[in-house]
Amino acid sequence: MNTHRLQVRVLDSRFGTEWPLPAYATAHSAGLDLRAALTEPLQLGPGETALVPSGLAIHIADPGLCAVILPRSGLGHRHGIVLGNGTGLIDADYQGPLMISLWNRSDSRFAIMPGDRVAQLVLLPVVRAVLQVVDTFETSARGEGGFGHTGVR
Ligand SMILES: O=c1ccn([C@H]2C[C@H](O)[C@@H](COP(=O)(O)OP(=O)(O)OP(=O)(O)O)O2)c(=O)[nH]1
Repeated sequence: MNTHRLQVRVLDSRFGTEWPLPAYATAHSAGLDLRAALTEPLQLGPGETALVPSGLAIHIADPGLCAVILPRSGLGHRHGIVLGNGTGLIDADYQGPLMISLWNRSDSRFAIMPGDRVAQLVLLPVVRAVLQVVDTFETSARGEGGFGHTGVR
């Protein structure tokens, strides 16, 4: 199996002491759990967003890779805590702290405690588009249908 490995710098000394290091939860988990490296609880009111440090810094460097920050399913589905930017995209040339934008899309207040696992980081391969200006574009048999073109059922 060809598994890429990427060094992630751990900036916050509470990792490895107060909190476990961010980890892959199961043998085949694609996402590394990200913790809220807060110094005090964060009360996130309905509709509020906050930029939360992960306590990690990243420099992917390899242009063939990027990373995305995704919500945790349970937190998003049960408590409405998702990402303020939908998905966080980490470019290979970014070098700095990994920040997590948290959004409370629910109608109740939610407390994020220091060290809570609030999101996950997934590394992905990058394929870049090459643009070509053309006069015509032949559509396939499927045609240009999209956005619900084939119906619901
Ligand atoms: O959830 C996120 C999203 C991005 N970043 C970092 C890494 C990324 O490479 C950089 C810039 O992100 P992006 O390009 O999405 O930001 P932008 O607002 O589109 O542009 P700018 O580069 O001007 O900040 O910020 C994070 O730490 N967390």
